[in-house]
Formats: sequence, structure tokens, C-alpha cells
Amino acid sequence: MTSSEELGLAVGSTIRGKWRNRAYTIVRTLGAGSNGTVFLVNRGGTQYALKVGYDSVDLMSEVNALRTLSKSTSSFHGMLIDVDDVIVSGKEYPFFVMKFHEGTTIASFLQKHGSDWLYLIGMNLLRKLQELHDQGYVFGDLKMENIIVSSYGHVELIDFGGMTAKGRSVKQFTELYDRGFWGAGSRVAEDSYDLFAFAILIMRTVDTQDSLSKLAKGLPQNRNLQDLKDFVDRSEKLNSAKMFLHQAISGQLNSTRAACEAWRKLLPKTTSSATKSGSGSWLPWCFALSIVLLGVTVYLYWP
Ligand SMILES: Nc1ncnc2c1ncn2[C@@H]1O[C@H](COP(=O)(O)OP(=O)(O)OP(=O)(O)O)[C@@H](O)[C@H]1O
Repeated sequence: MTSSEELGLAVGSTIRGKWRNRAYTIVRTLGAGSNGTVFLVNRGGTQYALKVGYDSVDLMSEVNALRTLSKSTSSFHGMLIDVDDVIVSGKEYPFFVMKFHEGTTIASFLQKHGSDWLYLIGMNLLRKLQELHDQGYVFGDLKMENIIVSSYGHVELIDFGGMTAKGRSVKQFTELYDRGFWGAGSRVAEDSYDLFAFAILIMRTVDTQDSLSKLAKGLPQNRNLQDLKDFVDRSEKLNSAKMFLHQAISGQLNSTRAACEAWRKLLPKTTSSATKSGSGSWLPWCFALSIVLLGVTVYLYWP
């Protein structure tokens, strides 16, 4: 794999597209994975995430996914900003530019703000998945590393290289989150495939001993769905989500719509009504405040 240093793309240097001639200044490296290196870049005062790939075939599937979603009217609209090639030291590399999502991983968000946030984050993640599923796609490679959480538990998905049209075979996945790996179902792209990965992700947030990874390292014939069910049963912190998780890992939740409804019931009451109506639990407070202000006004100005 070619690293960013080898590419000679240091902070402050410019990536200029060969075809569209747009220039992006590198602010810092956001991360590097199997398909490329992602940089935070600046163009005309706006920050973007720019991914330089090592192989255009690998990058193309992600670009195609982003292109499709960008055209939609969903919250994924306008995600893809630019696609081009850059020449570095005489060699050509493909790159694309997307919206930059500021935030952190689920694990660090929960550590900082408390584990109660898990239910709201889970709700927001299910809604994102539902948007994707409604358009006829599954995400495929759903895992901790591909989710960014920002303030108020807002969730964004990143790395759409695994996005697959429903009915096809999932093209990119991570074993730990893959139901095929656990002998719990096929790799056909359907809602329940992502919902299985969602359940694993929720389980991983309480897995301080990393026991799921240890289980995954076992022999294939010793690894099965029952191990996962036992994990859920042992995890006290997941008590209220037990039924949901059992259903998700056994493929009994067939639609993300149904999953959203089931998960909503797990939300603490105030959050639940806030997320449902979009108004929030601040309404009663606003009402109380307005009464107090009225009282103060009457007291000050009454003749
Ligand atoms: N749109 C974005 N906004 C903010 N950060 C991003 C964005 N896209 C990617 N990143 C950051 O860059 C890192 C690497 O990105 P990504 O997972 O897409 O690379 P990859 O090469 O496909 O990795 P993998 O080997 O996991 O498939 C991410 O973990 C994330 O921290």
C-alpha cells in the first residue's frame, strides 16, 4: 500500500485535479485504509474530505455509490463534490472529494457523554439505514469505523465502498459484522443484512473485554449464532435491548422500518417524544419560562 508520505502529500501542499483543475489544500490526514488515504482539505474556505486511491477500480465502486446517493433527495444529497486524478511525482492517482463530517467514533462519544446516548445514536443510525434501504441499497460494511457521531448524537455514515443494490451479493464486509461469517444467514443484500451488523455494533459498545473478537478468532465450526445470543444474555447493560438484538441477529427483523419502530420503544420517554415530533423536551420549559416572564412584566409595569 502507498502511504501519504510516499505520495508526497504533506500538510499545506496542494492537490490539483488533472481534468477539472480544482485545487485543494491539505489541512491534515483524517485516516488511511485499504482503499486509500483520506485528507481534510480546504477549498475556497470550505472544508472537505478528499480520498486519494491507489487503484481506480477500488475507488470507482465508492464513487458510483456516492454519485447515486448524491442525486437522491435524501440526507445523502450532494455528498459527492468532485472526482478527478492527480499527478504526483509523475504518477497518476484517482481521487474524489466529499462532504466533511466532523465528529468522533461511537465509542469515544459514549465515553465522553455517557452510555445513555447509545439509544439515541442507535435510533439515528437506524434512520440513516432506512433512508438507504428505501432507495434500494444496503450499506454492507457497517461497523464502528464507518460511523461518525457529532453533537446531540447525530450520525453520519462514511465509506460507501460496500453499498450494494438489494438482491445482489454484498461486495464489501468485515467478518465480525458479517452474518455469513457467524453462520447466521446469507450475504444477499437485504435489510436484515445491515440489521445484523447493527446488532453486532451495539453489542460491541459494551464489549469491554473484546470477547466478540476473541469468539470470531475461533474455528468456524465452533462459531455460531448461539455464541452471540449468549453474549447478549450475559450483557446486563443490554437488558432493555435484549429482545431487539435477539431478533436482529436471528434475521427475524425483516424490515428497517420495523426495526426503527422496535428501537424507538427502547428510547427513554423524553427522547422518544422529542425524536418523534421533532419538537423536543424543551417545549414545557419554554412554556414555563414564558409564564415567569409574564409574571415579571406584570410586576414591573402594573400601575
Ligand atoms: N467524509 C468524511 N468526513 C470525515 N472523515 C472521514 C470521511 N471519510 C473518511 N473519513 C476518515 O478517514 C478514515 C478512512 O476512511 P475510509 O474508511 O473511507 O478509508 P478506507 O481506505 O476505505 O478504509 P477501510 O480500509 O476501512 O475500508 C475514516 O476512518 C475517517 O476517520
